Amino acid sequence: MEASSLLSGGLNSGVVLSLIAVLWTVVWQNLQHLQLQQFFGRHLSRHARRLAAMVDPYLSVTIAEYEGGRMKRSDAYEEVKAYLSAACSRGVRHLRAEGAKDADKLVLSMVDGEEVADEFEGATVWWWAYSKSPPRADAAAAWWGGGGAQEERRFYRLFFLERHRELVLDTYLPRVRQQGRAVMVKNRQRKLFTNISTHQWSDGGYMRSAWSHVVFEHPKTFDTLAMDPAKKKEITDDLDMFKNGKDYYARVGKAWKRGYLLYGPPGTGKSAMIAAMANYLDYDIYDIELTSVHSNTDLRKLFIETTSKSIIVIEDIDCSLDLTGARNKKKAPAAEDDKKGGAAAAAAKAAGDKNKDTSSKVTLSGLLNFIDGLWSACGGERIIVFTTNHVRKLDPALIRRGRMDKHIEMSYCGFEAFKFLAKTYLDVDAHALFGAVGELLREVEMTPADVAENLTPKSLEDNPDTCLAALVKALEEAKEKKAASGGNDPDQQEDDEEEQ
Ligand SMILES: Nc1ncnc2c1ncn2[C@@H]1O[C@H](COP(=O)(O)OP(=O)(O)OP(=O)(O)O)[C@@H](O)[C@H]1O
Ligand SMILES: [Mg+2]
Repeated sequence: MEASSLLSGGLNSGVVLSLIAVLWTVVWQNLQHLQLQQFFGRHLSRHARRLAAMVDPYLSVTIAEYEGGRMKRSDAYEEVKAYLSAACSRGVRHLRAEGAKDADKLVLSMVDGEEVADEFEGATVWWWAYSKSPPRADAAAAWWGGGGAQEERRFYRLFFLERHRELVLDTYLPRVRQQGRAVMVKNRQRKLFTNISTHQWSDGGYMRSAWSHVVFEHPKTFDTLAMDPAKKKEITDDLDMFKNGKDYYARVGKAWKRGYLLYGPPGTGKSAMIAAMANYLDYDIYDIELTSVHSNTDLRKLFIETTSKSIIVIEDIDCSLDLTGARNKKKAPAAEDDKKGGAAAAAAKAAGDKNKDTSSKVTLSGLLNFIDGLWSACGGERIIVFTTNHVRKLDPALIRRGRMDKHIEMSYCGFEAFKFLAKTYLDVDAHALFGAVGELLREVEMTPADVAENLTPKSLEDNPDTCLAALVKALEEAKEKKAASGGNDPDQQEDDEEEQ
């Protein structure tokens, strides 16, 4: 009697709910243990979690792929994605796979709608991946504007019980980020990025990323780059100082970035040097094609989307930008362009107005701002490299120290560089023809690219003797050509005239 009255009246609703909670925890843990939750599928588990929330409310934290008005991809999102890659392979049914550093492996992540549980110091938390489509108006605009498919916005949402609030927010989440970063370093494939034409970005808050990329696999290293050993050492020392200079830059109050200007005739190894730098530092490369950047604002967006530990490259800067005009003179049309936005650009493109498309976009002042304005400090640990064949054409403002801190001249092949190439291409340290080559290299200018080409065996019968003989022949021909043109290098003469 007493017992029944206890049951009927004494048990209040709180106790009943607690009992349900305990029962639920036992059932859930067993389901997990038996991996049956996979069988029941994600819907059941989500409903079950909602049921549990009635007795012990759960909280959630959402981590979006893009933060800051979609200007920059969120580091936290990438770190969570990397952290979850290990958990995914255990408990998730539908996975997305990407290539990893190790050619045989894959980096896994959940497809949208999947959920995975994680344990931390006795607490269970759940990660849910989901995405949202861009609003219909934007999608339609992109469709009519020919902008192609819009990217969805992706999110991870973490659910946890209220009683684990402190544990999750103060300890678990920082741990997730830390471990995620470690996984990212392990799986990291270096990438070569190129900017997507600004015509393909859409307006509004749902833009595509401004960059597309491929895996960077250039074999050039400083070990295979022919140049004066002292000069090479100077450059590698400079790069070392930069890479390890975080404290130094903070102490002197400078943004952690360094500008290099590589100049010299075509074929002297400027692009090869950039590849060697990236391989030496283990950095990504962002190769900016300035002619497809519509305005200074777009240039800034591109810059903000670059990640730390990267080399930002603008090749042939003198061809990409009209640097001969005064800074202010160029400012007005660009500002106008900014206002007109994508529609004007699309119209210009449709009209096939090539001049407009290539010259009147980014201004020198925009570029200077990009290199050392306030925005240049975001992200840190970046190297900016400009290359040019005509250093004298560049505006001094662009290449002053602080913007382009180190100027490196890539010159014609000297005897030291030749010996290096002979060793690399033919595996010879000394040869009877070395003397003749040395003499000729003093008289005629030949780029390392041409020397390397002559030293490359062209058939199975070719050997060091034939390759060196071919080089001597090519050098003699160049010497005769030079003599015929009155001692002047015809190409150089053309350049000088053009510059004048
Ligand atoms: N110093 C060098 N050592 C080894 N190889 C070189 C060197 N310079 C050039 N080469 C080789 O010559 C070819 C052309 O070089 P690269 O593309 O780097 O020249 P560049 O200076 O960038 O020319 P451009 O001004 O036309 O862009 C590459 O295959 C490169 O490997
Ligand atoms: Mg080049």
